[in-house]
Amino acid sequence: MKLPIADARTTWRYTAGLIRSHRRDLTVIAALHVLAAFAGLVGPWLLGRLVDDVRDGTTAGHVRDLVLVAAVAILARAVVQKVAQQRSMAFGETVFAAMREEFLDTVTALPLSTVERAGTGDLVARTTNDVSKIQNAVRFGVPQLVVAVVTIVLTVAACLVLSPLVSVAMFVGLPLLLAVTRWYLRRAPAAYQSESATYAQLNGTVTESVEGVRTVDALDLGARRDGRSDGDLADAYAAEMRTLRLRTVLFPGVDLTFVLAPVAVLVWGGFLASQGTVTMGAVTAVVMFTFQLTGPVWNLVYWLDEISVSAVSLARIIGVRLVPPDRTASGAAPASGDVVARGVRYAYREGHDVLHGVDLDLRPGERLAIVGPSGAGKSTLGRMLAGIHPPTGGSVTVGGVPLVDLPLDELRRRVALVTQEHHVFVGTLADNLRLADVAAGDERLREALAAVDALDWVDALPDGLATEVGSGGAVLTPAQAQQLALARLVLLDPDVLVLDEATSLLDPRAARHLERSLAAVLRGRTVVAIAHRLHTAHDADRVAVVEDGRITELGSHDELVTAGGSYAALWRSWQHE
Ligand SMILES: Nc1ncnc2c1ncn2[C@@H]1O[C@H](COP(=O)(O)OP(=O)(O)OP(=O)(O)O)[C@@H](O)[C@H]1O
Repeated sequence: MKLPIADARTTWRYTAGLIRSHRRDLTVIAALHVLAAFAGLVGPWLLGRLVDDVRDGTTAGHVRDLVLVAAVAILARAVVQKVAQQRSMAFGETVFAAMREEFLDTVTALPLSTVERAGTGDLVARTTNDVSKIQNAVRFGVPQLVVAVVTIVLTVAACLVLSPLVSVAMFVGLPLLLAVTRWYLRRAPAAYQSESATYAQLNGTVTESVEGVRTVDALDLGARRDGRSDGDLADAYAAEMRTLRLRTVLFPGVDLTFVLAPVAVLVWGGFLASQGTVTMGAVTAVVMFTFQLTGPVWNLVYWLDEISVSAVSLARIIGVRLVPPDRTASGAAPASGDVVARGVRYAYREGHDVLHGVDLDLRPGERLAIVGPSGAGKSTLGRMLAGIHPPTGGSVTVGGVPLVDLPLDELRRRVALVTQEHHVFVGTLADNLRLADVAAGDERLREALAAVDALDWVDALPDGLATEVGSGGAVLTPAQAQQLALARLVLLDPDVLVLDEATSLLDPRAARHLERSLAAVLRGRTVVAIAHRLHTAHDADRVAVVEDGRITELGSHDELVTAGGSYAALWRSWQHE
């Protein structure tokens, strides 16, 4: 499954909304740029007058006055332009910061199932490549576009006021300019979209190789992974070449119009002046104006190109917002802490149920062990009981309210899933702990660490709780990382814990130590343990046997052994091992 990409209408609606919500800022910026553009018109206009006045005979004093006025206009333009640019930049930063925050909120609220199915590569590409493309467009593109449009409109208007007859020649390159830009803009979005997609693919492959580096090493997959990256690189190269070819038509085409326009004005204006129809001053001014148009027209084309590239990125970013939520908080409050599963079904792929209608009532405070053969659906059931995914059929409720109807923070205070995967985030130890409770003071953090027997090693670190950990920081052992995760659970304080392979990968010495830490966390809570060692089942209050997506036996260890079913067989064979 791929993450969605917004269509042109949705992207435009989003952009229009953005413009509307910043209407006032944009108006002020546009007004300042209009002022600067007006000041920019003064120079060529005065030059035209100067030519006519000199030809007609004038005084040195008059020339000096005109030059003085031109100098003041240039100075005024520089000042206004600086203010306008400062405001534009500040505006760009504000809009971009808001967009980035909104995007981050969207990404962190994505349903886990969507992230798992879509893979991380695409999401990483959207948060990096696409966001930086947008950043450029919002920071510089939008203000530059405003400047370009305002300057072009005012300059053309000034030419027409000065001499419509001479000015017609400046449009000689317009059909070519329009044709080339149109040709380009029609092809650009699709080409840039496929370019972005190839980068997402490359990102995915590289991320996967890095994340799975141990497997790559163990199975000697290096050459194969390299081959795959090479293939992705070749695709990205081909996509880059396609967009480059588009630009090799656009840029020379636009350049040609820039040469054509002033030459045409000069020839046509010269002819008219020789006939005495217009003055030399008017021709000079229009030629100057035409030259002056080159910069803004280039900017317009350049930023239209950049903006069409970033429109693709924007569509990919807005696309993330289109992922439907897998849960909606209904506002209902659970009447009790009882977790009940009724007729629970789940399919990772449509039509392929791995759970076929599971019923289970968790008794408050009990220890329930789930056992069964590999692939029977134990982990899937654990994820349902922890509200990680909404079931595709049936329901899991707490106090009568479906788990997926609870806001996430409330859900996590009710049920939490503990796996062997414990990511240590970049930041301090305290930051890592406060993920569970942002408001917790240092004393609470220390209590939580003490509860899981981790305070000693934390205190032995040079900076204690303020020690930087995660990638680039102090390296924690797997057992320490797991204790950190357990301390987070103490802070989170959920009523129900679902343990899935929580200690299975650790070496036995660490596991024993961790089991003590774990015991401290489990005290007073309802615990569902997906059991890989049967002694966990032996010590539990009840055991549920899952086979082929169904609970086939449920009862205490002794009851199930007496009943002589699958569990009894498992227990016997385990004892003989
Ligand atoms: N992310 C997934 N996408 C598709 N199928 C999956 C996914 N996770 C699990 N399955 C499939 O669902 C079925 C149940 O898997 P599950 O992991 O729940 O079983 P399990 O009893 O916990 O197995 P084990 O003891 O080996 O962990 C298996 O057939 C498995 O291949």
